[in-house]
Order: sequence, then structure tokens, then C-alpha cells
Amino acid sequence: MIQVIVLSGPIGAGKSSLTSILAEHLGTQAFYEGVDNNPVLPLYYQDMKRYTFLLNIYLLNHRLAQINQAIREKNSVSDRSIYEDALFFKMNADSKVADPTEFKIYDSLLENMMEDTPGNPSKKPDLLIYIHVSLDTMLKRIKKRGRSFEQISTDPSLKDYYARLIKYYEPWYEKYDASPKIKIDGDKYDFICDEDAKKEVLNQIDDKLHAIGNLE
Ligand SMILES: Nc1ncnc2c1ncn2[C@@H]1O[C@H](COP(=O)(O)OP(=O)(O)OP(=O)(O)O)[C@@H](O)[C@H]1O
Repeated sequence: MIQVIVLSGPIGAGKSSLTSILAEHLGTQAFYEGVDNNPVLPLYYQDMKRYTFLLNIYLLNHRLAQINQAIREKNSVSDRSIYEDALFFKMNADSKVADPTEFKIYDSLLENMMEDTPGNPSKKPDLLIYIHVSLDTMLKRIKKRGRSFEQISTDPSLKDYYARLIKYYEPWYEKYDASPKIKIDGDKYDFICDEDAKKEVLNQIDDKLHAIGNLE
């Protein structure tokens, strides 16, 4: 039985697109992050020092509400995991953009919220899908998509931010152990434009779902 699947990966990796493709393929409900409705994100890009904590509390609340809904649906794909927000926060704390004590409090709150407790359904996903992309692909996608606050042409310091961010992803994925996981090569497989690549990626995910017993 397919239950809760979550996508993860850098900005522009194709999480939302693979969410739609997978939801259609598996006949499940898709949940999206809603970047355009996020009131804190543009503020964060203007002043990361001031808004890292608020952004992450906003996202924690938003994602938890989505997880509760996903658990009720029992059959869902979400375009962003709750776990990778800590990666952004940690990176900002490491580079003194965020306060390390704020990060510790946030991280402990996340752990308590996600902990399995007797009598309650687990909030952890059944499968995490990580789309790996290179910095080059990430930068091209950010430019192509054109979200104003993400553009290096408006704020050149974002190039360094993106380069540091991508270095945090691989170790984060290796360490992730809240559920079974699978890595998709987003540089090799253009599952948005190339039908064969899309089939290959869906096969890889189906095989994994079979292996973990979530697909008959
Ligand atoms: N915890 C966080 N801290 C800082 N910024 C974040 C955080 N979570 C998301 N963002 C920002 O929100 C925006 C959307 O990010 P995300 O990678 O989730 O979606 P996306 O770019 O639409 O992905 P995709 O194209 O793969 O669907 C990006 O600008 C990202 O940097």
C-alpha cells in the first residue's frame, strides 16, 4: 500500500514536476509547497540574518499541517520534505548568518514534533526521493524559472549562497535515516522534457516501492 512519499533536492531540482508526474502515475494526491504564497520568503532573501528563524518556523508549521493532511489521505506525494529545512538553517548558523542557539532550538523542536509516540500515527514518510542536481543545473533552472528574489543578477552574493547550499545536500542525504530513501540523478534524467528519462525514473521509483513493500 502506497502511503506517504516526499520529494527532496536543491532549488530547481524538479521536485514539484516529479510530484505531479508521480501523483499521476501512482494515482495519489499531490501536495505542493506554495512558494508564491509564502509571505516570509521574499523578506528572507532581503535579510537572511533577520528572517532565517521566522522563515523556518513558518515552514515548520506549514509542513506539519501538510503532513497531518497527508497522513489522513494515506496516499500522497509531497513536493518538499520537512527534514531539509534544517539544512538551510544549519548552513546559515555555520556561516554566522543565523544564531547557533536559534538553530539548536529549532532542531530540537523539529525532532520533538517528528518523534513517534505510542498511540499516534507516525509522521515520518514511507519513502524519501532525493533529486540530485549539480550547481550548474541548479543555476540554469533558477535563471530559467525567473523568480525575482532568487536571481543572481539582482543579488550577486546569491551565487556563493547557492554554491554553499548544494554542498550541504549530499551529506544531508547520506545521513538521512527517518525512512527508506532513493536518489535520482536529475542531471542525467531530464524527466520533464524527455519521455524516456521520465519512464526510467518512474521505473527506478517503482522498483524501490516494490523493494520496500509499498507497491504490489
Ligand atoms: N528552510 C529554508 N530556508 C531558506 N530558504 C528556503 C527554505 N526552504 C525553502 N527555501 C527557499 O524556497 C524556495 C523554494 O525552494 P524549493 O527548493 O523547495 O522549491 P523549488 O525551487 O520550487 O523546487 P523545484 O523546482 O525542485 O520544485 C527557494 O528559493 C529556496 O531557497
